Amino acid sequence: MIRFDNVTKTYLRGQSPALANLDLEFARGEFVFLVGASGSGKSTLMRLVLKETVPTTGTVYVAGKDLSRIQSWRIPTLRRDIGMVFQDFRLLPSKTAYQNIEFALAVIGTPRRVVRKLVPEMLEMVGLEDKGRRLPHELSGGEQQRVAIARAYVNRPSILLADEPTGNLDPATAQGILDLLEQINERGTTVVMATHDRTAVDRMRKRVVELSGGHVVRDEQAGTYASVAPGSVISGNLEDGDALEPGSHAWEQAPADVEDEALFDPTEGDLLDEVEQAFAPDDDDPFRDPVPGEYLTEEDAR
Ligand SMILES: Nc1ncnc2c1ncn2[C@@H]1O[C@H](COP(=O)(O)OP(=O)(O)OP(=O)(O)O)[C@@H](O)[C@H]1O
Repeated sequence: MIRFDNVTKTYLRGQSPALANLDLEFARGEFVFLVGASGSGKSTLMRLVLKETVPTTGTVYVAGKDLSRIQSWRIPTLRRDIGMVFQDFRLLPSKTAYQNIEFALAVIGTPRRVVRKLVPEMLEMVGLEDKGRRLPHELSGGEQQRVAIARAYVNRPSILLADEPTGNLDPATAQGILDLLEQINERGTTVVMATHDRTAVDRMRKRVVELSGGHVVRDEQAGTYASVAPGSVISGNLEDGDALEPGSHAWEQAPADVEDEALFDPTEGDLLDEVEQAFAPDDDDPFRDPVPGEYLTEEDAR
């Protein structure tokens, strides 16, 4: 699903690499924790998957595609199949919970009838069916993260990248978020989560990949947070020089396949047909050309 083939990423000349000679593979359907001290390269790894930054040397493959061979105008199409969740939620502040989720569907021209069906289903999945009308500031941190997860998942991405999604939450709330990510993973989405949350990693017993200085120093199935050096937990932000473009995140670009079972009630055959039609033509190819008019403006989406 995701493969790094001898990948080195050096942001600035003379600086030591953020990732060095990385050989790593995440299989379809895996749940992987990325751990490691601040600055060890976790966010860089995720940004490479989204093609928000490019390797200095080496090759990144997503769904069998060499990302270096994808032309820039096709990148939004790549990102449609990758959901992204952040520590700071990144909801649209002037839109309600419902509208934040709706937006991810509307930007790819999903029919209104389908949107009206899917958004309430998503709100229900994340346990916020009665809070769809709330603005982000009227929700708790945990609730905002649930909306962000619903938005990242509503288009059924093959991959969900979560960068410290529980970093701003108390342990009980964090647990709820992890349960949700596990549920999404059980429905077939590959989940890669960068975290400093020792409790979560130790409890969930998933694959653990530990980075140190841009190298993989540990890769364990059913691993623990264990060997991360005490005192290394500092939440970091991206530095200048390679800033993210506004509108470059997967959820802003909007998503993906809906052909497999998961969230959809198998009895809802007509709805599934309609969803599939909405994403036609040739939706099998995640890097297909955008269809004219495929991307609606935010105004259209209302
Ligand atoms: N845009 C950038 N320009 C220059 N250097 C950068 C940039 N982004 C990251 N780095 C450097 O690359 C290294 C890896 O950073 P990265 O953000 O991937 O680490 P991280 O493991 O995600 O850290 P944290 O846990 O604090 O989020 C660090 O030394 C960092 O300073």
